Amino acid sequence: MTILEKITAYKLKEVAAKRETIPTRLLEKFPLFAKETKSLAEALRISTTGIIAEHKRRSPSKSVINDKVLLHEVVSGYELAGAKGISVLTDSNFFGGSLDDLLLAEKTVSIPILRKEFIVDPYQIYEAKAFGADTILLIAACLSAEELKQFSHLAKSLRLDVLLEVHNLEELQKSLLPNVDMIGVNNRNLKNFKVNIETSKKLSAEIPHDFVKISESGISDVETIKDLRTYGFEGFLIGENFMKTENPGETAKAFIEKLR
Ligand SMILES: O=P(O)(O)OC[C@@H](O)[C@@H](O)c1c[nH]c2ccccc12
Repeated sequence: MTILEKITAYKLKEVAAKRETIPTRLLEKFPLFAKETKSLAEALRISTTGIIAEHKRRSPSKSVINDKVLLHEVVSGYELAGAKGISVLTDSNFFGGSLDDLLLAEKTVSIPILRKEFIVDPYQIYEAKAFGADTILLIAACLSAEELKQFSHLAKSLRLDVLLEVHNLEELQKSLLPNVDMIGVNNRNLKNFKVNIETSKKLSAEIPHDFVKISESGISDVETIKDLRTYGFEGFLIGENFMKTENPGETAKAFIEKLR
């Protein structure tokens, strides 16, 4: 079983249990459900830097990245640094995150927030909205073409932006859907965790211009970003490179300054 299969199986069970505690119709009554969302895609289109900074305590590939810093300090630091969006891991079992992290991030910053989660059920899209997300992630490797279509449609009907993550051409081909705002190329292979920036470059030409192109994972220097821009990328998702330092906000600030 690959790690991705393990995570999806776990998620399906997790969702079934959660639905028992808080049914969807209750999620719809959460105050944040009525919040006006902010578009990450729009923010990236008009940005000259395009950094989406991620809060990530740990990961299956690297175990602990940073469990000492406080979420509100990290995300407010990111916002001050000039990030155009914040990504918050909400999975607890593999990444040490939670929906409380999402809530707290929503309270702390005013830039768009991405719920970083392995979405396998529409319930998690309602949950994202109820806990303050502006954007959701859909991972092509976890979902069928039909699910991608249904889930992206649901997200848009809730006024959430959709970032669809792909890792190869086959996944990309099933992802070019009308309700998708952004296509993210994950440079990390979720099956073996190997990172290769060439993945973004190779797939870039196959992504139509109406999608905002985002390069995800393994980005640790500004030169890489300058290079990726020539391939049409407008968004860059960075986690570990910031989170592994003592002060992720300060690290992001120095990084973004070099991009201006
Ligand atoms: O920490 P990195 O290498 O900068 O990567 C960030 C982000 O791209 C990565 O966390 C990620 C990309 N896709 C995901 C899907 C689920 C969980 C995590 C991810």
